[in-house]
Amino acid sequence: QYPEIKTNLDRKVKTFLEENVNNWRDMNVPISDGKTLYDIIVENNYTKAVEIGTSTGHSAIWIAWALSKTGGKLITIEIDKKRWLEAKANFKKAGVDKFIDARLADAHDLVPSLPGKYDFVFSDADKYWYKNYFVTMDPKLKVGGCFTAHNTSMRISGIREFVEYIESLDYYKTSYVRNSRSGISISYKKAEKPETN
Ligand SMILES: C[S@@+](CC[C@H](N)C(=O)[O-])C[C@H]1O[C@@H](n2cnc3c(N)ncnc32)[C@H](O)[C@@H]1O
Repeated sequence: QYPEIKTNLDRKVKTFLEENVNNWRDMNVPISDGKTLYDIIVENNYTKAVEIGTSTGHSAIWIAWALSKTGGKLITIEIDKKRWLEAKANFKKAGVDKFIDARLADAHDLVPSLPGKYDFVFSDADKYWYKNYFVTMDPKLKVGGCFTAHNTSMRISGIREFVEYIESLDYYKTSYVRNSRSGISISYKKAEKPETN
């Protein structure tokens, strides 16, 4: 599941992830989903990433590991102070802290104020706000960029509206990760939003 180990940093991150494989208890993504995010970033050479919903930092470590390859940086947002502090400690231990700007904030307020542009987004916070996060990030996402969201297999209100919305957009190409239990949507931005009359 792990990427090929080529550098000291790779060794440090992998060791941290292996040592903590059974310690993720705060709604964190499984390893396979982390690796999916890693692959998308490295394959597309993305450098400006945003994560909504850090928790204790498992997915952010995978994203930051990928950004260590591309020369990029992640802004990740968490509302819960205890989780945010734990995530920051984990980033240091994993050796990826210099690739992460971890913000303690309500993403409802912070996401609209983020200055653009970005090329990768992972949405994994409050499900009922998913569509709003997408609508807010869309103008800040570069063409060729990618908006991913977790738990899209959950047929609950919020997720349902988000999924229906992204699938209705011709200027995005959306697919779903098959090997993910929770479901991850992957939406590539093909063009800017068309002007409406
Ligand atoms: C599913 S967990 C994220 C897991 C994380 N992505 C991982 O895989 O390690 C969702 C997190 O979003 C946070 N959250 C919920 N609503 C939020 C909001 N409005 N702003 C910022 N964070 C929020 C929760 O406190 C929780 O820690």
